[in-house]
Amino acid sequence: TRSTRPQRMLKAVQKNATKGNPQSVISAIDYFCKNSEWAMNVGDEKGSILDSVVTEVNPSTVLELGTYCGYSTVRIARLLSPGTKLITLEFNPAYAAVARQIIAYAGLQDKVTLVEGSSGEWIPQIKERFGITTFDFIFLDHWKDQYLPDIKLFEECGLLRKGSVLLADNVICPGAPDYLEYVRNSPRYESRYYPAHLEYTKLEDGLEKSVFLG
Ligand SMILES: O=C(NC/C=C/[C@H]1O[C@@H](n2cnc(C(F)(F)F)c2)[C@H](O)[C@@H]1O)c1cc([N+](=O)[O-])cc(O)c1O
Ligand SMILES: [Mg+2]
Repeated sequence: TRSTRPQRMLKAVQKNATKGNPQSVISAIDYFCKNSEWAMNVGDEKGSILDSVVTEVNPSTVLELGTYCGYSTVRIARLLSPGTKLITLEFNPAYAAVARQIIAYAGLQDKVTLVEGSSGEWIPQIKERFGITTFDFIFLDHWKDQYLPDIKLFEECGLLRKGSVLLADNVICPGAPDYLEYVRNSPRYESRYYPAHLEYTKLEDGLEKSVFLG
């Protein structure tokens, strides 16, 4: 039967990247998406903004919602301090299977815990299951209608502390209008928009960085 796009992306990584070299994995995926098949990775332009925020925060605890094929997981994990791990949540088992292989190809498997399931199921369990009190950095890149309910769940579960940084992809395209309205109008967040473009296109998109004020 016909392969899936994530499987073809994995093949491109195995063919064109160097094992254990995260940058070559990132470049191989971007090349595949620019020259073969578009895919919903954060991409190189927004990815550079992601890199700069991760570097600035230098987080000890990291959560990503929406692993997909692991592109942003690799981008984040390659920048973490030694001994720091990130938790990434993925709902689709087929995507998770590809992501595990891409993360391993980059040599970053020891810095990543990939959890399969839904945010509603897992966010309330994170403290007890992973021994985490609060997150320093959260990257939201999953279903856009889930951004708002999930940030509220982070608050309810006490997973944010004064200074926790949330970075959300696609706040323009496809858009997360209810999330944007919430973080921009809530007195509990200091929010800033980073303009860019939808990955591998000229369409407008951007990232919203929101700092929890406690
Ligand atoms: O729809 C988009 N992204 C949706 C991304 C969804 C991904 O997040 C996973 N997930 C769902 N729940 C969880 C969690 F974590 F809750 F468990 C994880 C889904 O299985 C999927 O792999 C998208 C679309 C476009 N576009 O241009 O159409 C561009 C983009 O950058 C995008 O991210
Ligand atoms: Mg996205």
